[in-house]
Amino acid sequence: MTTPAAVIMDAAAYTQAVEDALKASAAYYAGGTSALDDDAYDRLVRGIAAWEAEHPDQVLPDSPTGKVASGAVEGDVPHTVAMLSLDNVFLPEELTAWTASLARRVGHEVERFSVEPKLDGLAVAARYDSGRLRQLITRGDGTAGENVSHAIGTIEGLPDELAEPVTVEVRGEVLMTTAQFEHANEVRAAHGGQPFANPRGAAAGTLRAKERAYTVPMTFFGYGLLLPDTETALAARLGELAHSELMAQAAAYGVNTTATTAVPGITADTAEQVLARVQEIAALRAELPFGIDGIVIKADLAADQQTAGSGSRAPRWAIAYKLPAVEKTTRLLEVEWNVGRTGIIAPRAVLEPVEIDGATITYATLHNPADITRRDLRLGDHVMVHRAGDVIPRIEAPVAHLRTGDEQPITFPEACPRCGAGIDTSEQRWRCANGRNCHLVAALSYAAGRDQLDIEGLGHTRVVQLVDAGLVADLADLFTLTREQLMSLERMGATSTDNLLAAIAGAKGQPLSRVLCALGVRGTGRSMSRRIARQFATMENICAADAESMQQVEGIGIEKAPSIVAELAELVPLIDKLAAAGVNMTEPGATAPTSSDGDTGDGNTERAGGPLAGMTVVVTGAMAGPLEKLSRNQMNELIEQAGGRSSSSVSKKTTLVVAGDGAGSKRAKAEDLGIRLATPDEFAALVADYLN
Ligand SMILES: NC(=O)c1ccc[n+]([C@@H]2O[C@H](COP(=O)([O-])OP(=O)(O)OC[C@H]3O[C@@H](n4cnc5c(N)ncnc54)[C@H](O)[C@@H]3O)[C@@H](O)[C@H]2O)c1
Ligand SMILES: [Zn+2]
Repeated sequence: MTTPAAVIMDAAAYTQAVEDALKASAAYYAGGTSALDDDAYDRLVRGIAAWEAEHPDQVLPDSPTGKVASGAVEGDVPHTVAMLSLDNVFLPEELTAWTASLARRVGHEVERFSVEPKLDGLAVAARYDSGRLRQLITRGDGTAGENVSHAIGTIEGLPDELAEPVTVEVRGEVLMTTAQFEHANEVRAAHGGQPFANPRGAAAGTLRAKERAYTVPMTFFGYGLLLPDTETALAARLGELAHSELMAQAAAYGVNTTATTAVPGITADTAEQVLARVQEIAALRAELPFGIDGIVIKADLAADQQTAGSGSRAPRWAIAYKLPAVEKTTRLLEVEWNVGRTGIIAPRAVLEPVEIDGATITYATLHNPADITRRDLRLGDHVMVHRAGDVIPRIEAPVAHLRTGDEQPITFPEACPRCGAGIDTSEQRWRCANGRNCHLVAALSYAAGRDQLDIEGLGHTRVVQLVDAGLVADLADLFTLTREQLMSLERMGATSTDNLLAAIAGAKGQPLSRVLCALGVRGTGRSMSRRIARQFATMENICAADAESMQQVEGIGIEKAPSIVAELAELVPLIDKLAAAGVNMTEPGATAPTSSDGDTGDGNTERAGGPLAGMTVVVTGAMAGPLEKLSRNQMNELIEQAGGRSSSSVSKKTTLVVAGDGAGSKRAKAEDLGIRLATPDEFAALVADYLN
């Protein structure tokens, strides 16, 4: 996939784009603190190139196009041979076009290519003198680089001494592996520094930093070997060697190369073989312990390289096959805390949606609270998000240099977000004190709640006691609890035991809508449970309903219906157990759909009749008289049992508003619209048959 270009409309926009690119590039090469991610930068440069192609006479001298590394710090150590960049291709066709043009250039088909991963770090030249590492130089602008010899000794894979006392220059990439990057940010945070946004920036910043109070390791991979002094016999011999042979020689000297990785450099004889290897490396990318941003294809033989030659920016005998960006900058909006099966409480980042390699990313893993602290993440932070292959996206680090000061600390939960119990924070991964029972405790507490089975005396603490004692393993077990069992619990006297038993026995008579609600099926809250119960009248009918008949219920669409049906199917054993324990499974006042011939009808509610048939009723203000003790939920149940529809807002569709003391705007609106009003007492009289 080719990165689309930024669109530049006029000369002023062009000048601005060049300025922006240079600024980003300078920050990028200096210490990995660019305001743009690579994808955004590449888009900008492509836009600049497109505009320049249309206006060749107006190209600015400091334009980043055609240069090795515009904006990079100019060093003062000249390179023996220029350290160039690489040209890019993005598609298989572009690669075959390149091999064809290379064949024209060298006068015959190239018969041997080397294919290597394109390591995502920064290029350095390491000069060895009689086998000892003397000098380390950055790429700089390609002709001269910076002396970064202070970093000698901190780079794994770049030995202080070679296996042979040769005088050579090894070229390659310095990078941080994922583990080194995480370690570096930890050390940095411990020293009060801001985290690096990604491994590449961390390597760039670390390599150039001179007097740091701490050192953090990096890794080197060699991909070039040359001789500063071309007069020696060694020079003559190395000069004849193919790239692949030079790499074997570098490894023999003791330098780290890609040969030690899961994606070693190989040679290929044809463009097809090259492409096959490109696919292989791309497929392995997500699992590599270091970042790659493409695959480098080189003419392997020295003679072919010499004939092809080099341009001022890149060699003509090599090309980079770029892979899609796996990193983008976005914002951290929120952190959610989810409780897993075993009670592990895991944070998850909610992101401003960002597209990475064709997928829209809205969540990323955060592992554990210590991980958040260690990375110094804050709400509102710009964050570097990484996503490769099917691996769950992760936040690499905050982009600390983009902070505005408005970022907020991330608050950690003080109680289990699912069941409300305490949290065991003794390990890195936090865990609900109820552990594996968390879901059961949460499910039972919910089922016993006021709007479900309304079992008084069965609060959270008691539920935990019952679960811990192993007396209940599911909802149905509540209904077979014995007096002895309850008495055996701590702080359970005779009175509270009897009260609880009575409350449980009373709950058996709750209407179907509440029993259904107590099951906690996703998408079936209080009012939806009532609608389902009225539609089907019995639990048997509900469980027999397929997705299509489930959709007859108002508010259940094609998406929700199948998941409700599937969840209910899983609950059948529990439902049977509840029924066997004597729990009511019918909805008072509702009649089942007539037959099973497919005609589910639409008038179920009307058929049920009742004084409120066909009416939409809104309740507002304080209830009084016989209705005084009823919660809003109970009022709504009453309305529906009496054949009406309950609603919470007044509109033209409303037929009756029950307005008690303190009724405000809803009453006023009803009066405006000329809707019939009733006092709580008048309404109680209307539905007297349904009050118990
Ligand atoms: N975010 C920003 O603000 C910003 C600014 C400037 C540049 N950039 C990024 O930098 C890249 C362009 O920079 P570039 O010219 O430094 O280099 P490049 O990454 O496109 O290609 C050349 C480099 O590849 C490296 N390389 C890795 N493996 C290699 C191998 N096996 N053989 C040979 N070389 C290998 C070498 O360091 C070489 O210098 C773009 O991807 C761009 O997005 C980003
Ligand atoms: Zn819990």
